[in-house]
Amino acid sequence: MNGEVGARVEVRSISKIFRRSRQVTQALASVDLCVEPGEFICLLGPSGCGKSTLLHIVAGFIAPDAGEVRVDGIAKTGPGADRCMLFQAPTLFPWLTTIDNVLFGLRARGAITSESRRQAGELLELVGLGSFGGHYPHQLSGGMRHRAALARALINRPRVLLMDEPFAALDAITREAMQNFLLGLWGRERTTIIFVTHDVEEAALLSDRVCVMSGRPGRIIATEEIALGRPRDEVLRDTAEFVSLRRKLRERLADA
Ligand SMILES: Nc1ncnc2c1ncn2[C@@H]1O[C@H](COP(=O)(O)OP(=O)(O)OP(=O)(O)O)[C@@H](O)[C@H]1O
Repeated sequence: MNGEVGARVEVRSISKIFRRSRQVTQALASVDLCVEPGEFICLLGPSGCGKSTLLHIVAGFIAPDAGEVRVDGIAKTGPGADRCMLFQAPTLFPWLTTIDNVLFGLRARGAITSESRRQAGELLELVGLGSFGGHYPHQLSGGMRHRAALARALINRPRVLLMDEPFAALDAITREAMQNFLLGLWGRERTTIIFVTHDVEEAALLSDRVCVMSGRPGRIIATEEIALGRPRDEVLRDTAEFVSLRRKLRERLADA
């Protein structure tokens, strides 16, 4: 779709402290991370270790207290269409049809062209919702809503996708279908993906590299290259290699 591979993302010495009245929470302490163009990495860590905070900082939604984020070498201090974030709950506007949800960002930025509707239709085809453009979100299943949210993100032609436990609320079958769908899409587009998950198996199944974060304040304490071939299907999950990798990641997480 966009002809470009994903961007390089560098996180340099990022620290973040939240202050609410007298309560001070150090969420992140000097986090360093470099994600190569087109790489798929997972951030794995205990609850509350700052994974979402880190993703929000990369997205430019919140500012760090120290450190910086660079995308293709350019320092970023706010949100931009080069980075797109997807959340656990797909945030579609209930009063807009699926295609108008997809077009929302372009419309809001005044970037609609005569081509936009066709482009949105193509994206809906890509995510398997070609005949659902006129449906409203409540007329879609959970997985379909996720795919619609993905199409809405992709219309901005992001070079980096930031995914915050996007499939955690889905049932096992829909979740697996969405994981396969995402891998297929990533295989074609080679967008850089930073994916937050609690789930060791999901991390091993999806990513090129898993970065394990410590408990709060979060920092990256281990990096595991996932040297498994692709596609990673049902058969792979039962191999000794996969089982041992899963065990290793569990141990790393337990140490966190
Ligand atoms: N806006 C905020 N104001 C105050 N504290 C915050 C804010 N956002 C996050 N925190 C705190 O920062 C810490 C890290 O939160 P964060 O949501 O990044 O963790 P997480 O690893 O994504 O957690 P989980 O896996 O449970 O979703 C937590 O202690 C949280 O309470």
